[in-house]
Amino acid sequence: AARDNGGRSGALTGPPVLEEEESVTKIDVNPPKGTRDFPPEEMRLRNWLFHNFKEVSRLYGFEEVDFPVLESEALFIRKAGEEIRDQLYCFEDRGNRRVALRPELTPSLARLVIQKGKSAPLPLKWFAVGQCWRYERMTRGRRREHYQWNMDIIGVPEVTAEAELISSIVTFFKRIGITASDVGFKISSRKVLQELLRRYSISENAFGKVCVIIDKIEKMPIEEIKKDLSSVGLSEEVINELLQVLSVKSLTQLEDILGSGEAIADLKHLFSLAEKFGYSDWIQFDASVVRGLAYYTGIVFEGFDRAGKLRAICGGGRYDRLLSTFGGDDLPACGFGFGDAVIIELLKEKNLLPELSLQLDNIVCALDQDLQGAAATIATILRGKGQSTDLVLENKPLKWVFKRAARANAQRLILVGTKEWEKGMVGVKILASGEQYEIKVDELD
Ligand SMILES: CC(=O)Nc1cnc2ccccc2c1
Repeated sequence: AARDNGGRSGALTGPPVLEEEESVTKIDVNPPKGTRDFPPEEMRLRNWLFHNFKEVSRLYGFEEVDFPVLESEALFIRKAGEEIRDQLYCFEDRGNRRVALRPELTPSLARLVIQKGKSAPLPLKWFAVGQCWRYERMTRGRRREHYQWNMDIIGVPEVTAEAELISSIVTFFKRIGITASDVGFKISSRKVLQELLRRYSISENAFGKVCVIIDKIEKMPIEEIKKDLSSVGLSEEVINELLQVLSVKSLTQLEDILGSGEAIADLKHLFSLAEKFGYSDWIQFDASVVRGLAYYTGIVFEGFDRAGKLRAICGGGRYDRLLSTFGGDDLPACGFGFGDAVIIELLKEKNLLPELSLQLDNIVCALDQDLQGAAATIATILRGKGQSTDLVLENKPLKWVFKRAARANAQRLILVGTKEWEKGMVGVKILASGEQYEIKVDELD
Protein backbone atom coordinates (compact mmCIF):
# COMPACT_ATOMS: atom_id res chain seq x y z
CA ALA A 1 0.00 0.00 0.00
CA ALA A 2 2.90 2.28 0.79
CA ARG A 3 3.93 2.23 -2.92
CA ASP A 4 0.49 3.31 -4.05
CA ASN A 5 0.72 6.91 -2.95
CA GLY A 6 2.81 8.24 -5.81
CA GLY A 7 5.69 5.96 -4.96
CA ARG A 8 6.96 7.47 -1.71
CA SER A 9 7.43 4.44 0.53
CA GLY A 10 6.14 4.61 4.13
CA ALA A 11 4.80 8.13 3.77
CA LEU A 12 1.66 7.17 5.64
CA THR A 13 3.30 5.49 8.57
CA GLY A 14 7.08 6.02 8.61
CA PRO A 15 9.23 9.12 9.28
CA PRO A 16 8.93 12.08 6.87
CA VAL A 17 10.79 11.28 3.64
CA LEU A 18 13.85 13.60 3.56
CA GLU A 19 13.87 14.05 -0.23
CA GLU A 20 11.47 13.23 -3.03
CA GLU A 21 12.12 9.63 -4.20
CA GLU A 22 12.02 8.88 -7.94
CA SER A 23 8.30 8.70 -8.62
CA VAL A 24 7.17 5.29 -9.91
CA THR A 25 4.69 5.42 -12.78
CA LYS A 26 3.26 2.00 -13.55
CA ILE A 27 4.16 1.44 -17.24
CA ASP A 28 2.24 -0.87 -19.58
CA VAL A 29 4.43 -3.96 -19.82
CA ASN A 30 2.86 -5.01 -23.13
CA PRO A 31 4.47 -3.94 -26.42
CA PRO A 32 2.76 -1.32 -28.58
CA LYS A 33 -0.47 -2.33 -30.33
CA GLY A 34 0.05 -4.76 -33.21
CA THR A 35 3.66 -5.52 -32.26
CA ARG A 36 5.27 -8.54 -30.61
CA ASP A 37 7.94 -9.27 -28.04
CA PHE A 38 10.19 -12.28 -28.56
CA PRO A 39 10.81 -13.91 -25.19
CA PRO A 40 13.30 -16.85 -25.27
CA GLU A 41 10.97 -19.57 -26.55
CA GLU A 42 9.54 -17.42 -29.36
CA MET A 43 13.02 -16.10 -30.14
CA ARG A 44 14.31 -19.67 -30.59
CA LEU A 45 11.57 -20.35 -33.13
CA ARG A 46 12.26 -17.06 -34.93
CA ASN A 47 16.00 -17.80 -35.03
CA TRP A 48 15.27 -21.28 -36.37
CA LEU A 49 13.10 -19.79 -39.15
CA PHE A 50 15.59 -17.07 -40.04
CA HIS A 51 18.47 -19.55 -39.96
CA ASN A 52 16.66 -21.59 -42.62
CA PHE A 53 15.98 -18.43 -44.69
CA LYS A 54 19.65 -17.52 -44.54
CA GLU A 55 20.97 -21.04 -45.16
CA VAL A 56 18.94 -21.31 -48.38
CA SER A 57 20.12 -17.86 -49.47
CA ARG A 58 23.72 -18.94 -48.87
CA LEU A 59 23.11 -22.20 -50.74
CA TYR A 60 21.98 -20.19 -53.78
CA GLY A 61 25.00 -17.90 -53.67
CA PHE A 62 23.10 -14.80 -52.55
CA GLU A 63 24.75 -12.05 -50.50
CA GLU A 64 23.06 -10.58 -47.44
CA VAL A 65 22.21 -6.87 -47.39
CA ASP A 66 20.29 -4.66 -44.98
CA PHE A 67 18.77 -1.18 -44.91
CA PRO A 68 17.31 1.18 -42.28
CA VAL A 69 13.79 0.37 -41.11
CA LEU A 70 13.21 4.13 -41.44
CA GLU A 71 13.15 5.47 -45.01
CA SER A 72 12.12 8.62 -46.81
CA GLU A 73 8.37 8.45 -47.35
CA ALA A 74 8.97 9.25 -51.03
CA LEU A 75 10.27 5.70 -51.56
CA PHE A 76 6.80 4.30 -51.02
CA ILE A 77 4.56 6.96 -52.54
CA ARG A 78 2.88 5.18 -55.46
CA LYS A 79 -0.44 6.30 -56.82
CA ALA A 80 -1.84 2.91 -57.72
CA GLY A 81 -4.28 2.56 -54.84
CA GLU A 82 -2.26 -0.12 -53.06
CA GLU A 83 -3.25 -1.17 -49.53
CA ILE A 84 0.42 -0.91 -48.56
CA ARG A 85 0.19 2.84 -49.35
CA ASP A 86 -3.04 3.41 -47.39
CA GLN A 87 -1.40 1.80 -44.37
CA LEU A 88 1.98 3.48 -44.60
CA TYR A 89 3.49 4.02 -41.15
CA CYS A 90 4.65 7.54 -42.02
CA PHE A 91 5.29 10.73 -40.02
CA GLU A 92 7.19 13.97 -39.97
CA ASP A 93 10.44 13.74 -38.03
CA ARG A 94 11.94 16.48 -35.84
CA GLY A 95 13.70 17.87 -38.91
CA ASN A 96 10.34 18.21 -40.63
CA ARG A 97 11.26 15.43 -43.03
CA ARG A 98 8.54 13.08 -44.28
CA VAL A 99 9.70 9.61 -43.27
CA ALA A 100 8.13 6.14 -43.02
CA LEU A 101 8.76 2.80 -41.37
CA ARG A 102 9.28 0.58 -44.42
CA PRO A 103 6.21 -1.52 -45.37
CA GLU A 104 8.39 -3.75 -47.61
CA LEU A 105 12.07 -4.19 -48.50
CA THR A 106 12.12 -3.99 -52.31
CA PRO A 107 12.19 -0.16 -52.65
CA SER A 108 15.12 0.02 -50.19
CA LEU A 109 16.92 -2.64 -52.20
CA ALA A 110 16.30 -0.68 -55.39
CA ARG A 111 17.62 2.47 -53.71
CA LEU A 112 20.83 0.68 -52.65
CA VAL A 113 21.31 -0.83 -56.13
CA ILE A 114 21.11 2.66 -57.67
CA GLN A 115 23.39 4.08 -54.99
CA LYS A 116 25.96 1.35 -55.74
CA GLY A 117 25.53 2.07 -59.48
CA LYS A 118 28.23 0.67 -61.78
CA SER A 119 30.37 -0.44 -58.82
CA ALA A 120 28.13 -3.44 -58.19
CA PRO A 121 28.84 -6.04 -60.93
CA LEU A 122 25.66 -7.50 -62.42
CA PRO A 123 23.83 -9.69 -61.87
CA LEU A 124 23.27 -8.87 -58.23
CA LYS A 125 21.85 -11.66 -56.05
CA TRP A 126 20.98 -10.08 -52.74
CA PHE A 127 18.88 -11.24 -49.80
CA ALA A 128 17.63 -9.58 -46.62
CA VAL A 129 15.54 -10.49 -43.59
CA GLY A 130 13.95 -7.37 -42.13
CA GLN A 131 11.07 -6.06 -40.09
CA CYS A 132 8.36 -4.28 -42.05
CA TRP A 133 5.60 -2.05 -40.72
CA ARG A 134 2.08 -0.93 -41.46
CA TYR A 135 -0.30 1.39 -39.66
CA GLU A 136 -3.88 0.21 -39.94
CA ARG A 137 -6.51 2.85 -39.27
CA MET A 138 -9.16 0.51 -37.92
CA THR A 139 -8.19 -1.46 -34.90
CA ARG A 140 -8.72 -4.65 -36.95
CA GLY A 141 -6.44 -6.27 -34.41
CA ARG A 142 -4.10 -7.24 -37.19
CA ARG A 143 -0.36 -7.07 -36.62
CA ARG A 144 1.45 -3.88 -37.49
CA GLU A 145 4.81 -5.48 -38.02
CA HIS A 146 6.22 -8.66 -39.46
CA TYR A 147 9.57 -9.91 -40.67
CA GLN A 148 10.12 -10.58 -44.34
CA TRP A 149 12.74 -12.67 -46.11
CA ASN A 150 13.51 -11.16 -49.51
CA MET A 151 15.64 -12.56 -52.33
CA ASP A 152 16.24 -10.41 -55.41
CA ILE A 153 18.11 -10.83 -58.70
CA ILE A 154 19.06 -7.60 -60.46
CA GLY A 155 20.30 -7.50 -64.06
CA VAL A 156 18.83 -10.72 -65.51
CA PRO A 157 16.04 -10.13 -68.09
CA GLU A 158 15.32 -13.83 -68.75
CA VAL A 159 12.88 -15.90 -66.69
CA THR A 160 15.79 -18.05 -65.58
CA ALA A 161 15.91 -15.55 -62.70
CA GLU A 162 12.31 -16.21 -61.66
CA ALA A 163 12.89 -19.96 -62.03
CA GLU A 164 15.91 -19.69 -59.72
CA LEU A 165 13.94 -17.73 -57.11
CA ILE A 166 11.07 -20.22 -57.06
CA SER A 167 13.62 -23.03 -56.78
CA SER A 168 15.09 -21.36 -53.69
CA ILE A 169 11.67 -21.21 -52.02
CA VAL A 170 11.01 -24.87 -52.85
CA THR A 171 14.37 -25.70 -51.25
CA PHE A 172 13.33 -23.74 -48.17
CA PHE A 173 10.02 -25.56 -47.90
CA LYS A 174 11.75 -28.94 -48.23
CA ARG A 175 14.24 -28.02 -45.51
CA ILE A 176 11.46 -27.46 -43.00
CA GLY A 177 9.42 -30.50 -43.99
CA ILE A 178 6.80 -28.89 -46.24
CA THR A 179 5.99 -30.91 -49.39
CA ALA A 180 4.30 -30.27 -52.74
CA SER A 181 1.14 -31.79 -51.29
CA ASP A 182 1.11 -29.11 -48.59
CA VAL A 183 1.78 -26.03 -50.74
CA GLY A 184 1.96 -24.95 -54.35
CA PHE A 185 2.81 -21.89 -56.43
CA LYS A 186 0.27 -20.10 -58.60
CA ILE A 187 2.14 -18.55 -61.51
CA SER A 188 1.09 -16.04 -64.12
CA SER A 189 2.46 -13.00 -65.93
CA ARG A 190 1.29 -9.42 -65.91
CA LYS A 191 2.19 -9.38 -69.57
CA VAL A 192 -1.11 -11.20 -70.07
CA LEU A 193 -2.93 -8.09 -68.81
CA GLN A 194 -0.51 -5.79 -70.58
CA GLU A 195 -1.06 -7.47 -73.98
CA LEU A 196 -4.78 -7.42 -73.41
CA LEU A 197 -4.93 -3.77 -72.38
CA ARG A 198 -2.59 -2.73 -75.21
CA ARG A 199 -5.31 -3.76 -77.62
CA TYR A 200 -7.42 -1.01 -76.03
CA SER A 201 -4.59 1.55 -75.65
CA ILE A 202 -4.99 1.73 -71.86
CA SER A 203 -2.30 4.04 -70.43
CA GLU A 204 0.75 2.56 -68.63
CA ASN A 205 -0.07 4.13 -65.25
CA ALA A 206 -3.61 2.73 -65.38
CA PHE A 207 -1.93 -0.67 -65.77
CA GLY A 208 -0.64 -0.63 -62.17
CA LYS A 209 -4.04 0.42 -60.87
CA VAL A 210 -5.81 -2.31 -62.84
CA CYS A 211 -3.46 -4.93 -61.35
CA VAL A 212 -4.04 -3.66 -57.81
CA ILE A 213 -7.80 -3.81 -58.33
CA ILE A 214 -7.70 -7.30 -59.82
CA ASP A 215 -5.57 -8.53 -56.93
CA LYS A 216 -8.59 -7.93 -54.70
CA ILE A 217 -10.84 -10.10 -56.87
CA GLU A 218 -11.21 -12.81 -54.23
CA LYS A 219 -11.62 -10.32 -51.39
CA MET A 220 -14.31 -8.06 -52.88
CA PRO A 221 -17.68 -8.55 -54.63
CA ILE A 222 -17.25 -8.70 -58.41
CA GLU A 223 -19.57 -5.70 -58.85
CA GLU A 224 -17.16 -3.53 -56.85
CA ILE A 225 -14.24 -4.83 -58.88
CA LYS A 226 -16.06 -3.89 -62.08
CA LYS A 227 -16.91 -0.45 -60.68
CA ASP A 228 -13.27 0.19 -59.73
CA LEU A 229 -12.09 -1.02 -63.13
CA SER A 230 -14.49 1.28 -64.95
CA SER A 231 -13.38 4.17 -62.70
CA VAL A 232 -9.81 3.76 -64.04
CA GLY A 233 -11.21 4.04 -67.57
CA LEU A 234 -11.97 0.48 -68.71
CA SER A 235 -15.10 0.02 -70.79
CA GLU A 236 -17.72 -2.64 -70.03
CA GLU A 237 -16.47 -4.70 -72.97
CA VAL A 238 -12.82 -4.58 -71.86
CA ILE A 239 -13.74 -5.42 -68.27
CA ASN A 240 -15.68 -8.49 -69.32
CA GLU A 241 -12.91 -9.67 -71.65
CA LEU A 242 -10.39 -9.08 -68.85
CA LEU A 243 -12.35 -11.08 -66.30
CA GLN A 244 -12.88 -13.83 -68.84
CA VAL A 245 -9.13 -14.10 -69.50
CA LEU A 246 -8.43 -14.21 -65.75
CA SER A 247 -10.53 -17.34 -65.43
CA VAL A 248 -8.50 -19.21 -68.06
CA LYS A 249 -7.14 -22.44 -66.59
CA SER A 250 -4.39 -23.52 -68.97
CA LEU A 251 -1.55 -22.07 -71.00
CA THR A 252 -2.91 -23.55 -74.22
CA GLN A 253 -6.29 -21.97 -73.55
CA LEU A 254 -4.52 -18.67 -72.88
CA GLU A 255 -2.55 -18.96 -76.12
CA ASP A 256 -5.82 -19.37 -78.05
CA ILE A 257 -6.96 -15.99 -76.71
CA LEU A 258 -3.69 -14.06 -76.61
CA GLY A 259 -1.83 -15.60 -79.49
CA SER A 260 1.89 -16.21 -79.12
CA GLY A 261 3.30 -13.08 -77.44
CA GLU A 262 5.88 -12.50 -74.72
CA ALA A 263 3.50 -13.54 -71.92
CA ILE A 264 3.03 -17.02 -73.37
CA ALA A 265 6.71 -17.36 -74.26
CA ASP A 266 7.82 -16.40 -70.73
CA LEU A 267 5.39 -18.79 -69.07
CA LYS A 268 6.30 -21.70 -71.34
CA HIS A 269 10.00 -21.03 -70.72
CA LEU A 270 9.43 -20.88 -66.97
CA PHE A 271 7.46 -24.13 -66.89
CA SER A 272 10.13 -25.93 -68.90
CA LEU A 273 12.85 -24.63 -66.55
CA ALA A 274 10.79 -25.85 -63.58
CA GLU A 275 11.05 -29.33 -65.11
CA LYS A 276 14.85 -29.05 -65.13
CA PHE A 277 14.96 -27.72 -61.55
CA GLY A 278 12.72 -30.62 -60.52
CA TYR A 279 9.87 -28.65 -58.99
CA SER A 280 7.16 -29.09 -61.66
CA ASP A 281 4.74 -30.66 -59.22
CA TRP A 282 4.97 -27.53 -57.03
CA ILE A 283 3.69 -25.07 -59.66
CA GLN A 284 0.57 -24.37 -61.71
CA PHE A 285 -0.48 -21.69 -64.15
CA ASP A 286 -3.24 -19.49 -62.73
CA ALA A 287 -4.24 -16.45 -64.77
CA SER A 288 -5.92 -14.83 -61.76
CA VAL A 289 -2.62 -14.25 -59.94
CA VAL A 290 -1.57 -10.61 -60.26
CA ARG A 291 -0.21 -9.76 -56.75
CA GLY A 292 -1.07 -6.48 -55.05
CA LEU A 293 2.06 -4.46 -55.66
CA ALA A 294 1.84 -2.01 -58.55
CA TYR A 295 5.44 -2.33 -59.71
CA TYR A 296 5.37 -5.90 -61.03
CA THR A 297 5.73 -6.03 -64.83
CA GLY A 298 6.10 -9.68 -65.82
CA ILE A 299 6.02 -13.10 -64.17
CA VAL A 300 4.22 -13.03 -60.80
CA PHE A 301 3.88 -15.92 -58.38
CA GLU A 302 2.57 -16.72 -54.93
CA GLY A 303 2.96 -19.65 -52.59
CA PHE A 304 -0.37 -20.98 -51.29
CA ASP A 305 -1.48 -23.70 -48.92
CA ARG A 306 -3.38 -26.39 -50.80
CA ALA A 307 -5.83 -26.80 -47.88
CA GLY A 308 -6.98 -23.25 -48.68
CA LYS A 309 -7.08 -22.22 -45.00
CA LEU A 310 -4.35 -19.58 -45.01
CA ARG A 311 -3.48 -16.38 -46.82
CA ALA A 312 -0.61 -16.35 -49.33
CA ILE A 313 2.59 -17.71 -47.77
CA CYS A 314 4.94 -15.72 -49.99
CA GLY A 315 4.86 -13.84 -53.27
CA GLY A 316 7.00 -12.15 -55.84
CA GLY A 317 7.69 -11.44 -59.47
CA ARG A 318 9.48 -9.33 -62.04
CA TYR A 319 9.66 -5.54 -61.57
CA ASP A 320 11.67 -4.26 -64.53
CA ARG A 321 10.56 -0.63 -64.24
CA LEU A 322 11.07 0.07 -60.53
CA LEU A 323 14.73 1.12 -60.73
CA SER A 324 14.09 3.53 -63.60
CA THR A 325 11.14 5.09 -61.74
CA PHE A 326 13.66 5.90 -58.99
CA GLY A 327 15.88 7.61 -61.55
CA GLY A 328 18.21 4.64 -61.91
CA ASP A 329 19.23 2.77 -65.07
CA ASP A 330 16.60 0.64 -66.73
CA LEU A 331 17.75 -2.54 -64.94
CA PRO A 332 15.70 -5.76 -65.06
CA ALA A 333 14.83 -7.05 -61.60
CA CYS A 334 12.82 -9.76 -59.88
CA GLY A 335 12.38 -10.92 -56.33
CA PHE A 336 10.06 -12.23 -53.66
CA GLY A 337 8.94 -11.51 -50.11
CA PHE A 338 8.28 -14.26 -47.56
CA GLY A 339 6.58 -13.20 -44.31
CA ASP A 340 7.21 -14.73 -40.88
CA ALA A 341 3.55 -15.12 -39.93
CA VAL A 342 1.65 -17.39 -42.33
CA ILE A 343 4.49 -19.92 -42.53
CA ILE A 344 4.33 -20.43 -38.76
CA GLU A 345 0.56 -20.93 -38.97
CA LEU A 346 1.17 -23.51 -41.72
CA LEU A 347 3.78 -25.34 -39.64
CA LYS A 348 1.34 -25.46 -36.74
CA GLU A 349 -1.38 -26.84 -39.04
CA LYS A 350 1.01 -29.54 -40.29
CA ASN A 351 2.42 -30.23 -36.83
CA LEU A 352 5.87 -29.40 -38.16
CA LEU A 353 6.94 -26.88 -35.53
CA PRO A 354 10.45 -27.84 -34.38
CA GLU A 355 11.14 -28.79 -30.75
CA LEU A 356 13.58 -26.12 -29.67
CA SER A 357 14.77 -25.89 -26.10
CA LEU A 358 17.69 -24.30 -24.31
CA GLN A 359 20.66 -26.66 -24.41
CA LEU A 360 23.57 -26.17 -22.06
CA ASP A 361 26.80 -28.13 -21.87
CA ASN A 362 27.52 -27.30 -18.23
CA ILE A 363 26.23 -25.67 -15.09
CA VAL A 364 29.03 -24.74 -12.69
CA CYS A 365 28.22 -24.24 -9.03
CA ALA A 366 30.35 -23.37 -6.00
CA LEU A 367 29.24 -25.45 -2.99
CA ASP A 368 30.64 -22.87 -0.67
CA GLN A 369 30.47 -19.06 -0.86
CA ASP A 370 34.27 -18.65 -0.71
CA LEU A 371 34.66 -20.98 -3.73
CA GLN A 372 32.79 -18.55 -6.00
CA GLY A 373 36.12 -17.47 -7.50
CA ALA A 374 37.17 -21.08 -8.11
CA ALA A 375 33.84 -21.69 -9.84
CA ALA A 376 34.46 -18.67 -12.08
CA THR A 377 37.85 -20.13 -13.02
CA ILE A 378 36.25 -23.48 -13.93
CA ALA A 379 33.51 -21.81 -15.98
CA THR A 380 36.15 -19.82 -17.85
CA ILE A 381 38.14 -22.96 -18.67
CA LEU A 382 35.02 -24.70 -20.02
CA ARG A 383 33.94 -21.65 -22.03
CA GLY A 384 37.46 -21.50 -23.44
CA LYS A 385 36.78 -24.97 -24.82
CA GLY A 386 33.63 -23.64 -26.50
CA GLN A 387 31.27 -25.28 -24.05
CA SER A 388 28.10 -23.33 -23.15
CA THR A 389 28.34 -22.89 -19.42
CA ASP A 390 25.92 -21.34 -16.93
CA LEU A 391 27.79 -20.18 -13.82
CA VAL A 392 25.65 -20.05 -10.66
CA LEU A 393 26.35 -16.54 -9.39
CA GLU A 394 25.11 -16.72 -5.81
CA ASN A 395 24.93 -19.20 -2.98
CA LYS A 396 22.02 -21.48 -3.91
CA PRO A 397 20.78 -24.74 -2.37
CA LEU A 398 21.60 -27.82 -4.49
CA LYS A 399 17.87 -28.45 -5.05
CA TRP A 400 17.61 -25.08 -6.78
CA VAL A 401 20.70 -25.89 -8.93
CA PHE A 402 19.29 -29.27 -10.02
CA LYS A 403 16.00 -27.65 -10.97
CA ARG A 404 17.75 -25.03 -13.06
CA ALA A 405 19.96 -27.69 -14.69
CA ALA A 406 16.91 -29.74 -15.63
CA ARG A 407 15.08 -26.74 -17.11
CA ALA A 408 18.16 -25.79 -19.15
CA ASN A 409 18.77 -29.38 -20.30
CA ALA A 410 22.33 -29.10 -18.99
CA GLN A 411 24.48 -32.09 -19.90
CA ARG A 412 26.74 -31.84 -16.84
CA LEU A 413 26.73 -30.31 -13.41
CA ILE A 414 30.20 -29.24 -12.25
CA LEU A 415 30.34 -28.92 -8.44
CA VAL A 416 33.20 -27.00 -6.85
CA GLY A 417 33.56 -28.27 -3.28
CA THR A 418 36.19 -27.46 -0.61
CA LYS A 419 37.58 -31.04 -0.18
CA GLU A 420 37.84 -31.67 -3.94
CA TRP A 421 39.25 -28.21 -4.65
CA GLU A 422 42.04 -28.77 -2.12
CA LYS A 423 43.04 -31.80 -4.25
CA GLY A 424 42.78 -29.67 -7.43
CA MET A 425 39.64 -31.54 -8.40
CA VAL A 426 35.95 -30.84 -9.05
CA GLY A 427 32.84 -33.02 -8.86
CA VAL A 428 31.04 -33.89 -12.11
CA LYS A 429 27.47 -35.21 -12.41
CA ILE A 430 26.21 -36.38 -15.81
CA LEU A 431 22.56 -35.38 -15.53
CA ALA A 432 21.16 -37.83 -18.09
CA SER A 433 22.67 -40.94 -16.49
CA GLY A 434 23.14 -39.71 -12.95
CA GLU A 435 26.75 -40.90 -13.13
CA GLN A 436 28.91 -38.94 -10.68
CA TYR A 437 32.71 -38.69 -10.40
CA GLU A 438 35.61 -36.44 -9.43
CA ILE A 439 38.16 -35.19 -11.94
CA LYS A 440 41.36 -33.15 -11.90
CA VAL A 441 40.72 -29.61 -13.13
CA ASP A 442 43.33 -29.89 -15.89
CA GLU A 443 41.72 -33.11 -17.10
CA LEU A 444 38.34 -31.44 -17.56
CA ASP A 445 37.33 -32.00 -21.20
C1 LIG B 1 -0.05 -11.98 -41.01
C2 LIG B 1 0.75 -10.72 -40.78
O1 LIG B 1 1.30 -10.50 -39.75
N1 LIG B 1 0.80 -9.85 -41.81
C3 LIG B 1 1.47 -8.65 -41.80
C4 LIG B 1 1.89 -8.00 -40.64
N2 LIG B 1 2.52 -6.84 -40.68
C5 LIG B 1 2.80 -6.23 -41.86
C6 LIG B 1 3.49 -5.02 -41.90
C7 LIG B 1 3.77 -4.44 -43.11
C8 LIG B 1 3.36 -5.02 -44.29
C9 LIG B 1 2.67 -6.21 -44.26
C10 LIG B 1 2.39 -6.84 -43.06
C11 LIG B 1 1.72 -8.05 -43.02
